[in-house]
Amino acid sequence: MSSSSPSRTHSWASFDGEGSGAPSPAPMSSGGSGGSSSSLVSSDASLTPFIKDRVIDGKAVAKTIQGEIASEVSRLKDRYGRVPGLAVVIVGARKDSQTYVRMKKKACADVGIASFEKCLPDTVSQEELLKFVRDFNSDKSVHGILVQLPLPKHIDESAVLAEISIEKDVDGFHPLNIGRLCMKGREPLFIPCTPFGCMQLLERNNIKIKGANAVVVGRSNIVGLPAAMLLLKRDASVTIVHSATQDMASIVRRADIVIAAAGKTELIKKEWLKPGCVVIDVGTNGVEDKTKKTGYRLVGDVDFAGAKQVAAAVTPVPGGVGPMTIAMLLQNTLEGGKRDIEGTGSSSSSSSQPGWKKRAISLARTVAAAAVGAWLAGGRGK
Ligand SMILES: Nc1nc2c(c(=O)[nH]1)N[C@@H](CN(C=O)c1ccc(C(=O)N[C@@H](CCC(=O)O)C(=O)O)cc1)CN2
Repeated sequence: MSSSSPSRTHSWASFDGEGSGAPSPAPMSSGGSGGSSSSLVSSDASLTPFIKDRVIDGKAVAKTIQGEIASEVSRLKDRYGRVPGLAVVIVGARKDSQTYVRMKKKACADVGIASFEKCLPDTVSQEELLKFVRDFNSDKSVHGILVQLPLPKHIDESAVLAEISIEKDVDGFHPLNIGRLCMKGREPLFIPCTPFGCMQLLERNNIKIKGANAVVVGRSNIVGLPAAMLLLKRDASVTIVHSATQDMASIVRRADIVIAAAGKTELIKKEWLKPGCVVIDVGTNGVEDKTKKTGYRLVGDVDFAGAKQVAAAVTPVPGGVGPMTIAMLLQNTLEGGKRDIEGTGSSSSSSSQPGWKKRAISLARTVAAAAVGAWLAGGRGK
C-alpha cells in the first residue's frame, strides 16, 4: 500500500520502492461496460458479484473472505482445540502504523485468530528487535509474524525481515519467499498481502487475466514487483513502469489491467486509460481536507472520477485494496496455522503428517538417538 498523509511522511509504495482460488474465468462477452469490444469484465452480473456501477467493492470482497476464514478457524478449534496465532511487532509511535496494527488486531479477533503484540519504542536497537522476532520464531502458538513497516531509519529493514522464519512470514517479505514468487515452477509459502489482495479482486470477479496486457505502475519489493510476478504467473503479459520510464502514459494506455502502486496522488489520468480496462488502485495518499475531522482525506494514485468514465471496473480509495490487505493477512495466518496444526501445505518439512504427529515422530527419533548413544557409550556397540 502506498500510505501517506499530511501527517504521514513515508510514502509506502514509493515510486521506485527502494524503501522498502477462485473459479476459472468464464468466457467474456463482447461489448461489456466501458465501451471496449473485448472487455475482460463479463456483462453477466452473476460473474462480477463485487462490481457495481463499474466500482469494485473491496470491502465486500474482504468481508466474504473473512467469513470464509472465520469458519475455517472455528473448524480448527473444534477439531484440534487450537487456533492460528499472529504476532505483530510495532516500533515507534507513528499514528498510521498504530491504526493499521489496531485494524489487524480487531480483524484477528473478528475471525477467531489469536493475536500477540509487541510495542517497542523507536529507540529500540536492531539487536533487541531481532531478539523479539527470534522469540516469536520459536513460539509454538505463533503461526505468523509481522513487523509493521516502515521501521525507524536506524534499523536495517531487510535484516529484520530476513530474520522472520519463512514458515511464519505472513507478510511474504522474506527474500526466500520473494525469490520463490519470482521463479517459474516455484511457489512461495506466503504471498505478500497487498498484491495477493489485488489478485483476489480480479479473480473473485472473474476478470480475465490470461493473455491480458497488464501494466504495473511502481516497482517496490512489497507491491509493484510481487504484483507483476503474480500477474505473470497467471499468464498476463506484464510491463512495469517506474520513475525512469519514458512516456508512461502511452504504455499505460495499452493496458487491459492497470495496477497503480506509485504512491503519487492521482498520477494516472483518465486519458491514460484504455476504454474497458480494469484499474486496481493501491495508492492511499493523504491530501489536506479541512472538512474532515482528521484534516485530510485519502486519495489513490488514479483519478477515480475520470477512470470511472473510461474503465470497465475500478477500485475506490478508501474501500478498495486497503481492506483486502488485512483480509489476505488473515488468510496467510490461517494458512500458516493449518500447516502446523493439520500438517498440511508445503513447508520446508514436506511431511503430510499432522503437527502433533510430526512432533511425536521427532521426539521418538530423539529418544531413539539418545538410547543408541547411551548403548554405544556403554561399550556395547564395539
Ligand atoms: N508489515 C507491513 N507493513 C505495512 C503493510 C503491510 O502489508 N505489511 N502495508 C501498509 C499498511 N497497511 C498494513 O499494514 C494497511 C494500509 C491500509 C489499509 C486499509 O484498510 N486502508 C483503508 C483506509 C484506512 C484509513 O482510513 O486510514 C482503505 O484503503 O480502505 C490496511 C492496511 C504499510 N505497512
